[in-house]
Amino acid sequence: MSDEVGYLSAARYGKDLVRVCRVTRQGDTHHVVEYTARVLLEGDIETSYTKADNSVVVATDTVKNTIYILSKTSPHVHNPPAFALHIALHFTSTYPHIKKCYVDLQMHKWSRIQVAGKAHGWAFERNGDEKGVVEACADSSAGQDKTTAYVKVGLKDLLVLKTAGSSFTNFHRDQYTTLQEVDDRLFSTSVDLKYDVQLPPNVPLTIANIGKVDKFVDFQKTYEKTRQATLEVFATDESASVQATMYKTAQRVLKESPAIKNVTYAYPNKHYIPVNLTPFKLDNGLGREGGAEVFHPVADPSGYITATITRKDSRSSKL
Ligand SMILES: O=c1[nH]c(=O)c2[nH]c(=O)[nH]c2[nH]1
Repeated sequence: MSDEVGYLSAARYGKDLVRVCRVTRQGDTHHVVEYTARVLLEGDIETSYTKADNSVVVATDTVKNTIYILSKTSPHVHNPPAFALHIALHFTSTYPHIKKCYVDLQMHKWSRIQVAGKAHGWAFERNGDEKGVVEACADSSAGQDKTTAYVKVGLKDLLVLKTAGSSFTNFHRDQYTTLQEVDDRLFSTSVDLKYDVQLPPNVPLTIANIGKVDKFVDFQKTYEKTRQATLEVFATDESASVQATMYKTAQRVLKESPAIKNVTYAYPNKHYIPVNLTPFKLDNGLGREGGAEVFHPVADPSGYITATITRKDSRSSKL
């Protein structure tokens, strides 16, 4: 009789924080992409936990090597969602007992340095903390030929600030409320967004078909349009609240990109508090049209506003 009192109800393993930078050279024009990757595997791996049976373990070191190898050999390495899908499908198609592969990529931005107004061919700068993010999963549990997948794409740590066009009034008031209404405030957040991509329904999910998947979705264009729409609505909306601006942003994103099924935003409300300068006989414009000029940026606490906005009817899209 076993004296075990617990059973293995979930198990997933792999390599995290694999950093890789890939350079592609076309004459004097070089392309660079830098990833931090996490790749986790699921499947018939139970005995590695319960019976110390390592024969079912694709070593995490092998997982790491594979990320380097695919960074060299994959035609999709410069297209993060397609590359993530390639990694995921590699593991589910190479190892019959590996049924699911979860890939998380963070992309660190390298932009070309402008020299005398011209983009340099092989010199780059890191501009800001912004990172692209991709989450992909391939699932061959129902059989290799019935492999399914999902791909989520987004960005995080994109800091934005506007100095007009933001108010916050008419909120609920009770005995716990001290916040004053403001019809003019600073609005700053760190954009965190992720959207679920609609993959083509009739294309079998194989490594050979990743090009077709990309043609259907257009990962790069969808990403650029979503990033631009997010920035434009942030800049131009007469914001009644973070919530209302977020919702408007998502409506535009879903309108512009039929391949997006839903989009999730998380906006920390990075508060900027006007400083009271009246003790120093200085007018900080408190309550005046046009607003204050000196603020105290508050690191914490911050508001934290999230929402997922889902397409009502996928039939209304091109899909
Ligand atoms: O846009 C905002 N939404 C809130 O929910 C909130 N709460 C708060 O104190 N300030 C703000 N601002």
